[in-house]
Amino acid sequence: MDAYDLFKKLSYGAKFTRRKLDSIQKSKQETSSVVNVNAVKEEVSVKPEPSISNHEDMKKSEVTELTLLGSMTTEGGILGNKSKKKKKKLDPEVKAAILEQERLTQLRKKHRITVVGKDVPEPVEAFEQLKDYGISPELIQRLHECNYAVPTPIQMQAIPLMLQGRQILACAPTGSGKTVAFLLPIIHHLKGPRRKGFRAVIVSPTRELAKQTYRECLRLADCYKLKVHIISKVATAINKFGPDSSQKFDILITTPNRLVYLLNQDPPVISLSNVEWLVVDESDKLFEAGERGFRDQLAVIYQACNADNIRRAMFSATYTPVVAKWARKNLKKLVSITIGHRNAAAELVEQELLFVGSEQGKLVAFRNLIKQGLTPPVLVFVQTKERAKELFKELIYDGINVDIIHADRTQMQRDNVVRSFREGFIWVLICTELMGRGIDFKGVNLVINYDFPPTAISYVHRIGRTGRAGRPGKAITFFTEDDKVCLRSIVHVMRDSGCDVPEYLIKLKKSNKKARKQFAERAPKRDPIFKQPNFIKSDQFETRKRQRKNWNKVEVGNGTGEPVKKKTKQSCSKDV
Ligand SMILES: Nc1ncnc2c1ncn2[C@@H]1O[C@H](COP(=O)(O)OP(=O)(O)OP(=O)(O)O)[C@@H](O)[C@H]1O
Repeated sequence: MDAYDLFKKLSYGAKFTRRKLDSIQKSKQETSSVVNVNAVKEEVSVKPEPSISNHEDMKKSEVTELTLLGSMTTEGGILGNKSKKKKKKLDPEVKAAILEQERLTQLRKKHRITVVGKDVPEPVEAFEQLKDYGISPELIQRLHECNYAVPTPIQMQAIPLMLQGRQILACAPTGSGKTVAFLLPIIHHLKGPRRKGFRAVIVSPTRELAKQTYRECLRLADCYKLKVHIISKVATAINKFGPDSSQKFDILITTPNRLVYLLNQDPPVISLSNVEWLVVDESDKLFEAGERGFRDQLAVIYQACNADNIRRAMFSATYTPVVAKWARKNLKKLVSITIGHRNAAAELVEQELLFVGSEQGKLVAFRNLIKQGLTPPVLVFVQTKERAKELFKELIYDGINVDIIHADRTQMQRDNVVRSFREGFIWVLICTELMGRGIDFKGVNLVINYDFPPTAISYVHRIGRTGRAGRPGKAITFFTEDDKVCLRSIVHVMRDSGCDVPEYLIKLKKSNKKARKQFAERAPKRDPIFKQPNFIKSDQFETRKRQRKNWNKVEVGNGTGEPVKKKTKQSCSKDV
């Protein structure tokens, strides 16, 4: 027995700090070198004992092995090499289960799918695999006719889960195909018309998004002859529905305000008691409380969907703890799905921050971009409808096809603007937060955040209007001193999505929580978009002012030719 062995025996059970371990290790090395020297001298081969740290490593690897094998236990615990030799051969069934689990883990890793929940089915890599869930060949054919060749990652995992009737909370990047992910299982589930009244409800935060989902639903549900309805005017809905006439519909797509208005009539003009699936699209937005959110309305809708077999699914590109907490508490056997990193910007969007100095600097920067050559279609975000109108009045002189969309415009005007933009008649569309979420304009090349987004979440959604369905896009965000409160969080989103951000921006100090909250809730007061600069002579300025005044008299955003109507009291739209 050498000095080291003696020390080990004497110190059995004692705990050592790192420094002590190092010194023991050192002394052990010294001792073993003595042993080795002696061994060489005696020409006896001595197998070196594992060092303390090696022993620790070994322990660790065995623990890891135990964890990976899950419920399996090894006889005798951690016993080193001897026990390894004795270890029983794995039962072929257990071995197959382990290999299968490993395969699924690799598959999810490949598609950046993270799931939390029990008994989660395998992601499907081809729509044809959905036949195993009873999806009809016609529906699969329909998907192919819509040019959906293979499922996107969120579709791979969410569709089989919903087909099994599981409640889900899904978070997947903007433009990654969430709409099909919830429409397809619902359409399959409802099979065909039943005349039982609404059996599925999809709630969206804006009319534009509801309309878009409605169109997509019509496209897919066509082969099952399901009756899909969207509430566009509450007044007509009151006459149209009545408890009897709403029987003929199967799927309802709506904004929360409209639906709540109908539910709150005495007696209610719509019944949701047969609803089997409730989908909340842009769930984090609908869960927001206060003036801009819909939490209260959502509560009314939940209460109205009172069937025993009701199932709920929540989808968004962004995740907030409020929604997750609610879902965990209220949804039985919930499965959470996340694709990629939570709250990350879409990968195919090239992002740029541009310091423009002042409000006037924004207009100069915008005109510079036009000079350099903008490739339409372009979406320009401003913080209020007043500023949208102001910017519009400036840009109509610049010889580009520009229009605006905001909550003050009539539904018809809004529809016409959206259609004209989709068809390429409008090159630059000025919009408010109203268009920030969910809207799928194919091929938007550039998003300009003329006014800084109120939160990082809003930033992710706004710039997600480009870089959709595998196409690349670009986003430029103007900023001034007034925006420094929220700058840091957006810089971090950019950095996390791999964009080059100057070091000084990354090192920005965190602004205080109250200031951030205030910035998020109330847009900062800004100078007017156009102010007479010193270098413009006052007579020129007066001419411009007169021109702008005339535009006020004509029609703001005359892309549609429709007069602007005052909002009726009955209208349920939100002012954005
Ligand atoms: N499997 C698919 N293959 C190809 N394109 C698809 C597929 N699924 C959906 N798309 C297309 O991808 C685009 C974006 O889909 P969708 O609007 O559902 O995105 P999203 O994830 O809901 O985005 P957002 O978070 O912005 O609302 C749409 O144009 C849609 O037609």
